[in-house]
This record gives sequence, structure tokens and C-alpha cells, in this order.
Amino acid sequence: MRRGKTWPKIILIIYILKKKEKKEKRKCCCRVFYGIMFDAGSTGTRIHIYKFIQKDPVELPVLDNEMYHAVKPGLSSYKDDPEEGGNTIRQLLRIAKKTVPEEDWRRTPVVLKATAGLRLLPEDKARALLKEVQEVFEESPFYVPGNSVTIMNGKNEGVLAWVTVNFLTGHLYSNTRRTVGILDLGGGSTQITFLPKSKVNKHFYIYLGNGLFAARFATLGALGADVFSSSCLPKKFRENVTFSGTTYKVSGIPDGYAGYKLCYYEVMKVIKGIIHQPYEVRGSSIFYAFSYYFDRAVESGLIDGSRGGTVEVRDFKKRAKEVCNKMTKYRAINPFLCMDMTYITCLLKEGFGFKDSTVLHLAKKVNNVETSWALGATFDYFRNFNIH
Ligand SMILES: O=c1ccn([C@@H]2O[C@H](COP(=O)(O)OP(=O)(O)O)[C@@H](O)[C@H]2O)c(=O)[nH]1
Repeated sequence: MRRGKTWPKIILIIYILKKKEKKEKRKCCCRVFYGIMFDAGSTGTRIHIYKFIQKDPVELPVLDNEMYHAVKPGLSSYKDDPEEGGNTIRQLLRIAKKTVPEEDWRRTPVVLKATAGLRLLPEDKARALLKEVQEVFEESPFYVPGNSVTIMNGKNEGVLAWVTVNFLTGHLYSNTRRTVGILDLGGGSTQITFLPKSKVNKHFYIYLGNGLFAARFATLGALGADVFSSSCLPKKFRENVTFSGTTYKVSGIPDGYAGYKLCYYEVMKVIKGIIHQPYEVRGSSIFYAFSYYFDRAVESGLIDGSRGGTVEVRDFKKRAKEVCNKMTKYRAINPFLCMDMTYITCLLKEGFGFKDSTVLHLAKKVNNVETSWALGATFDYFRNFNIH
């Protein structure tokens, strides 16, 4: 009886030991490393901490997971107080210290790339902010390579976001050579980026334009009046609005008209003449839209924020009409929703020339990773610095 019970026990122990040995072996050739990328956008600063695993020295590392955190407002809002701006970076670095194991700190690179917010600032103000961030990085325990705090140009922003989305959706490794286009709408700038299908022209098509907040002020300013008022806003709306550290007095038109038609007319003045209509967008190419395209689609109820989804261009138009013609209903969610939805509709249709029936994939994350240029920028960075 006793023997009978002992044997299975021994077999179990051997089995566990073997498994442990196998695990140890696997551990030996697995290299784990991290990369920290800061996205200093016009509306917020975000930290992305990527964990990569290299199973085989000859193979490319794979992305294991991402830790993401965001703070508002963006770095450019601290244009007159760079020290306070530096504190927001310090705060986010605390998260990095908790996420990356201490023994890896010294070899984990930390990089910050600023987008439209800093691009639009006077040079001396932008430089003071970057200097402050550089100092915060230097005092951190992470690896600070040369050129690790810079302003990125819009074209790189477009291409790197394209790399991220095509990587996450598996298009970079597929044999079909088919890729997807991306639509990114930030606060300060917007990008549409895709690879044309033509065999002759193998260069990226990138268009850069006004971001959502920049478009808001262009729309308000386009009326040419001293008071920034618009028929895209609820009639009784009157508030001070701050963007990138500057405050504007903004209002609806109390005794005038408000609604979709008038709003479309106002927004069109901002779109007209500044947009290209690439031939490809009229075809069957697949486009992924994220950032504020995603946020506004959620706020207006077009898609579910936890899952994302696909919509047709005409759905944005239909929902923009509903929002603008029932402004009081949506006021509590976002008083600018009519203006933003109308800008998005105008940009897609009149600006880029999308058909009503074009399907857009709206996603904030793909495989639990943020759809942003930050991942693409991190790849590029590892390649350049030969870290793996
Ligand atoms: O990893 C990211 C980076 C950005 N965003 C969103 O993308 C928009 C980008 O705005 P940003 O201030 O960066 O605009 P920019 O300054 O680049 O024009 C905002 O809705 C952010 O919440 C996001 O969801 N995930």
C-alpha cells in the first residue's frame, strides 16, 4: 500500500524538477529589456514603457507588453514655468521606476519626443522646456543617450505611427505586402500616412494639417471678429478656454443661429485650400483612425470606448448633424462636440476626399498597446543605438 503511494510521488517530484530545469534553460536564452518613450503632445504628456523579450539572439525581439500613463496639460502649457513642466516628467518617471526592475534601470534608455505643442512655441520657450527635461533625465537612474530630448517633425510622427499600427496589426510581417493607412488627429497637428499602391512611387504619402484644437481656434478666428464666437457652439456658451498655455474668450452666438449647416460653412473656411486629395483614398485601401478620431467617436456615441469598432465616413457626418442640431443634449459631455465632429467630417470628406462609404477602423489600442507613434519611435531608436 505504502509503496504504491510513494512511486507516484517520486514521479511527480521528477516531473516538477524536469519542468523547472526546462524553465531555467528557457530563462538563460531569454533576454528581457525595456524602453521608455515619452510623448510630449500639445494636450498631454504620456509615458510608454515597453517590455521586449528576445528569445533567440538571431531573432528580432518581440513586444511583451506596454505600461502607459498620461498627464494633462501638455509640456507646452508650462512655457512660462519650465521647472514645473519638468516636475510632470519627474512624476511619470516614478512610474517607470516601479515598472522596470531596478537591475535594468542603467541599461534602459529614456527618450522624449515633443510634437505640435512644442513645434508651435517660440524657439527660446521650447528650448528652455527641453533643457529642463534633459536635466530631469540626467538625474534619473536610467540610460540617457545623446539626442534623447527633441522635437519631432510631423513627417516622422506620421511614419512612426504608421509603423506602430502596421506592426500591431501584423502587416509588417505578412507576405501579402498589403499595409494599412493611418489617420491621426492630435490637438496641434493631424497626419494621414499610407504607402501608395503604385509600383513606381514607393514613398510614403504624408499629409500634415491642423490638429483638433488648432482647428478650433482657426475656426473661431476665421470669423474675423474680436470676440471668438461660433455657430458651432451652444448659443449660451461663454467660457475662457486654454490651449497650450494661452487663454481665449470663447462664446456661442446668443441671439444668432447655431447648427450643423452654419457650422459646416464656418469649418469649411479652415479646410479649404489647405488639403490634398490623394487618389488612393478613393479606392479600397484600409485606414485605421485613432487619437481624437477615436475619442470623439466615443463621446458622440458612435462606438463603444472599451472595444472600438468600424464606422463609415457617412456615420461621422450623420452623427455630426445630430450633435449640432441637439447641442444642449451633448453640452455636458463636451460643448465643442459639434465643432469637433463637423471638423472631422469636413476633414475626411472635403479635405482628404474620402467617399461616404469608406470604412474606418477606430482603435485606441491594438493587442492592448496604444496606437501611437511612440512604439514605432522606440523600434527606430533600438535599431539606431544597437541595443539588442
Ligand atoms: O499613446 C497615445 C497618445 C495619444 N493619445 C491621444 O491622442 C490625442 C493626441 O493629442 P496630442 O496632444 O498628442 O496632439 P499633438 O500635439 O500631437 O497634435 C489625444 O486624444 C490623446 O489622448 C492616445 O490615446 N494614446
